[in-house]
Amino acid sequence: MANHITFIGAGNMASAIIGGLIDSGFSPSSITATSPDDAMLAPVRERLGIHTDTDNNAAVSQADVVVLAVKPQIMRQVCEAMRDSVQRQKPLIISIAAGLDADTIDGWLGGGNALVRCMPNTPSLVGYGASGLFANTRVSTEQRDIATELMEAVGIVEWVDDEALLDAVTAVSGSAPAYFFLMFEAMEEAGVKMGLPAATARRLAIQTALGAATMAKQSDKDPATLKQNVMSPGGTTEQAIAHLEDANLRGTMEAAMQACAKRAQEMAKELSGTP
Ligand SMILES: NC(=O)C1=CN([C@@H]2O[C@H](COP(=O)(O)OP(=O)(O)OC[C@H]3O[C@@H](n4cnc5c(N)ncnc54)[C@H](OP(=O)(O)O)[C@@H]3O)[C@@H](O)[C@H]2O)C=CC1
Ligand SMILES: O=C(O)[C@@H]1CCC=N1
Repeated sequence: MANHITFIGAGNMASAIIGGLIDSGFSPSSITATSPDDAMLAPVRERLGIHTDTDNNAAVSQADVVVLAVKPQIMRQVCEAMRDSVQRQKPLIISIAAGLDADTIDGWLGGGNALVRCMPNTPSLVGYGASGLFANTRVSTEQRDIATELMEAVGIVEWVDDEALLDAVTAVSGSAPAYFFLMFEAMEEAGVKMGLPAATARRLAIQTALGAATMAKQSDKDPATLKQNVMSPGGTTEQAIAHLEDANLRGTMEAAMQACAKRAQEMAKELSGTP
């Protein structure tokens, strides 16, 4: 495992991973998170007991793993400002930014870096993360194991050999918690229209999703069979499913996920300066 991990950026995704790491037994004293604004860091420091720093270069100089967790739009400026300390320290770099490819980030950091691209998701906070990982050719077997161990501490890990597939991972898991939260909103709103108190509808919808996900994960039956098992012939569920199929839920999901992946590709072009 890594001796010291520095997170550059302490926002939503970094906090989720850090929280999950600590819950899984990783020592807070081995983690540093940075932000230019100490007021942003104070709650993370107090809640999680980790080190914090407003100076990215100082934080890099103590780390054997550096997780880049700033918005893609400021990644270039952040990386270029850390270039010298990264070149001196040569840590394993793990970028969680959507879109930005490994070579681009490596170039901003001066080149020659062992770099893993990771697409995590926010359920990492509660140990149910799902991360896709890609390693550049400089990543050693030991560093690959470190990246796996780190992200497995907060959920499941799938490695991809083709970097372009990380855009599909973004569509399937990185952005996907939001799809389910939207579904919860919609089910709560519909439940309320049908007379249920909002809190009751929300609780039932969320527990049902948890139950369905747990069943799908544990069962040897595929999702289509599990769905069929709920659909009594001539009963209620087949009416609901017929509506969803008629409304082209599958096509809508595919279009949404294609739009997600396409945006990752656009961001890569816009931010790397590739025409
Ligand atoms: N949110 C998600 O579900 C997922 C996000 N990602 C990726 O994670 C990355 C972070 O996203 P997210 O956590 O949502 O974004 P946030 O805006 O929540 O976090 C980014 C953090 O970086 C801080 N920051 C800004 N400038 C610097 C700097 N110079 N040095 C250090 N920190 C700085 C920001 O501080 P301040 O607010 O003070 O500007 C902010 O706290 C993105 O690249 C995104 O693509 C990947 C998968 C899922
Ligand atoms: O919406 C975004 O761009 C980030 C990346 C994946 C999830 N959130």
